[in-house]
Amino acid sequence: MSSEEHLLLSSFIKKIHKDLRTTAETQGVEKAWSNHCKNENALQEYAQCMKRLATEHWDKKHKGDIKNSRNAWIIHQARTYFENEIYLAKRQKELTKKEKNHLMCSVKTSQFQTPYKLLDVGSCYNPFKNVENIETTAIDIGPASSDVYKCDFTSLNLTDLNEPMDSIISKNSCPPIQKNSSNSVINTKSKGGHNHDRSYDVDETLDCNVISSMCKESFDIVVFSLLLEYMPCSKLRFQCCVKAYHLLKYEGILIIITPDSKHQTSSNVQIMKQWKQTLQAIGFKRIKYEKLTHIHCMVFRKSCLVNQINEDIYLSLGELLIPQDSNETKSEGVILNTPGERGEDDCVAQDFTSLPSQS
Ligand SMILES: C[S@@+](CC[C@H](N)C(=O)[O-])C[C@H]1O[C@@H](n2cnc3c(N)ncnc32)[C@H](O)[C@@H]1O
Repeated sequence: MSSEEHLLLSSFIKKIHKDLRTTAETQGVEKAWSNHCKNENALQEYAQCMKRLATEHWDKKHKGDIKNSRNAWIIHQARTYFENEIYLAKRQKELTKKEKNHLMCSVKTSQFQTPYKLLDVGSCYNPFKNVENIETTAIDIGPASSDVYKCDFTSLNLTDLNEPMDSIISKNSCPPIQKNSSNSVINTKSKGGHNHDRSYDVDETLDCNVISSMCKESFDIVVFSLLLEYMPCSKLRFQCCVKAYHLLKYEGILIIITPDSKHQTSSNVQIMKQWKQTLQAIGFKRIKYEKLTHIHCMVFRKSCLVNQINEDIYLSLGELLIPQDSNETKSEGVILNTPGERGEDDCVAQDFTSLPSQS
């Protein structure tokens, strides 16, 4: 991928994030989010840009490298958690301790069996679809491929019943990306055509299923990879974490990847500490934190069983802030390194937080 194309794609992505945050400030989060989710052309264009950037630029160089690829890190951590003897012994020990002390949490053991059930929220292009021993359900407000369910996680209904998935799925055809739109980053033409007026093909229409409800406690793993910073406010992020909590089985894990373009020493450590506290208040325990070059990678285990999570938790300490909440303008104008010189994590962080805005 040329650096020109890379710049174009990542600037578009960053602009969508920024516009959403600006609209949320002026119109209110609810209205801005609702309008955003209805803007099929923008969602589809974002999806194709993101897929292209991730698969052709970020993921290609570092496939399988757990120190440089967020997807490899995620799978490695999931396997380690469910299969590594040390983790298993640790979990068993904690369980016994809790039972002994009659803690407030009602303890019940859950059986994890392969294939592990993974929910990838904000999946975009379904990067975990062919992973051995993992059965992935991929959802996104703007799917980039037809094996991703169309779903807004913030308005997903949770059911108690063991309702079969099929009954809550309906068909949806995402509209084609608007041709010759003046704002369009992607030049559209019919698939396989010979007019080389764009750098890659996109599907003209995407036939994807829509999902509106899911059963509580039906997943072993929930993944939020570069999802939370898409949300224009802290409360929406908090609600997503609460939802993930309910969807996980007891002792299941929530894996969060979030970008940070600062260097290790001056990284947003305080912000990550705050996330840890908030998630702890929900009922998660952070069991792994790793700062790769420019992303924070975290694994949280569902460690308590609570029926209802009090919204007061959010009011008292529940902020899930990101640097862009406060320093939107500061991040503009940062000079971009040559994309070819950067590692994947570096690219991810730069593409999300430090690219000059197009506007
Ligand atoms: C930055 S992309 C990350 C894609 C992929 N997870 C990765 O790591 O490469 C964020 C994705 O989250 C999706 N998304 C944002 N909010 C969502 C929501 N409430 N429900 C479902 N998907 C959402 C966006 O459409 C977008 O595809």
